[in-house]
Amino acid sequence: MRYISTRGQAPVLTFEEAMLSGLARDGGLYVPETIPHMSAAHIRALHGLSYEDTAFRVMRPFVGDGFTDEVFADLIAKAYAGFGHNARAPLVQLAPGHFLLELFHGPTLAFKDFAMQLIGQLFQEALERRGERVTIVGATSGDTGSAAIEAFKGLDNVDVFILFPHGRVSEVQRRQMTTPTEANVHALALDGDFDDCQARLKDMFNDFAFRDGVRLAGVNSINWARVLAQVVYYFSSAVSLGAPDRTVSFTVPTGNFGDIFAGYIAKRMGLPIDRLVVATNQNDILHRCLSSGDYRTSQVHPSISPSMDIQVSSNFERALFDAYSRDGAAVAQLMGELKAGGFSVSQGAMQALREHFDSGRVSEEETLDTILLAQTTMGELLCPHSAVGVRVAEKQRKADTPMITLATAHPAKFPDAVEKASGLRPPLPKRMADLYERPERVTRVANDLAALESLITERLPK
Ligand SMILES: Cc1ncc(COP(=O)(O)O)c(C=O)c1O
Ligand SMILES: N[C@@H](CCOP(=O)(O)O)C(=O)O
Repeated sequence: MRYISTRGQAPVLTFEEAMLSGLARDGGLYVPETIPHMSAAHIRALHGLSYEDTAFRVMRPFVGDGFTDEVFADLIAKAYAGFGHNARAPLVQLAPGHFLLELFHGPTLAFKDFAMQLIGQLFQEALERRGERVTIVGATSGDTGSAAIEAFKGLDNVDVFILFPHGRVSEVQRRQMTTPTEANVHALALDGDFDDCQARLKDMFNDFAFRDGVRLAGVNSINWARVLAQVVYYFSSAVSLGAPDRTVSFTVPTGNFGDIFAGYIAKRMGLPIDRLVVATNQNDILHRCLSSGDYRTSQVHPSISPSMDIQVSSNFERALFDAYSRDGAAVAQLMGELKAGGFSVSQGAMQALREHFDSGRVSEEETLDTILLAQTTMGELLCPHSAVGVRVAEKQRKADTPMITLATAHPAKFPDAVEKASGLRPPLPKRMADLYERPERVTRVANDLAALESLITERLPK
């Protein structure tokens, strides 16, 4: 399996090379050259398998020879051993025809653990075999950072620097990033929003002297391995509702478009998915684009679902690449226009996107109402991001197709918003009960590329 860049000008890589590289050297994102197909019989054969066995079968064709079957299966087993639910991604019924896929039973209580725990294992194995060391820099609106720190803390061959927007993550999210004591972990609070954090990260990848000097690696959904690991739960949940003999739809609380893009890959592989519904908060660039064809950035407005406070949605580039018939030059031109504020998607490309994606936007008030309603009438305490998903799903689902909404984080990560909505303050799990007492270690940083690069270089072991 070979990986190509969405901008068409970067070297073609293997899975392992693409995983260790992060952003392609032409500024694009790596995608598989072809999408492996799973026949109906193969999908049917997933019935009754463990999450780990399903993960192996779904991901194996993408991974190539870098990892043997035995090693890959062992790394998957290690990745999910620490999850707090035997099913890993349990499905609960909210209402007739509406199901919630709980993706928050991993160590940091958000869906990011599904991919991050696995790529922590894959990085470790690949780096030890190669005798290499990397510097991971991540940008986070709250959940990717804590998941990355949890997966990479204390490893000998990795240093982890996480950029998060100062004052714009929940207290639990911040403490998850600032309280680990391992020397290879560096939490950096940037004066700006998540888009600034992600832009500086991409700038670092595009500064080849810095990139090669520190051996930069990325674990945001820039990294194809992140997207791949998230494809698995689309299969496990759809199969448990009867796929391939029953078609399902998904609603996905969306910010950087990584999670829903994983659903699109599952569909391209042959999973019978009818609609993939993008659910956004008031930072609604994706909903505006899917409604009007105009992808135009605007100011980020802080919300009670802060992990989705994003206006430059990185993985949308991967969807555009397919919508523009894999024309890298066309995508490079659109991304150039984005630097100047935005672009219009062509009619043909809009038609291609609308074949798969619908969208909806949820206000702050509607998010709070939905948390209360789901708690009182459905018996489920939702985090604000999951509430955005449930609200959109309730509006858009059809009677004849089951809808699965992704519950992307545990309500205890956002206790203030959940309490405001429902009067209930969800407690943290016992293993995290002393989170508020642990000392914090964080460096405040300016939104300045040169200063960030110097800080990272100075902090690396000599
Ligand atoms: C809790 C939560 N929900 C939803 C999202 C949006 O996911 P994506 O960025 O993959 O669209 C994020 C951030 O990624 C998140 O942390
Ligand atoms: N919501 C994310 C933003 C980064 O997304 P990623 O999937 O590209 O890592 C977060 O919680 O950090």
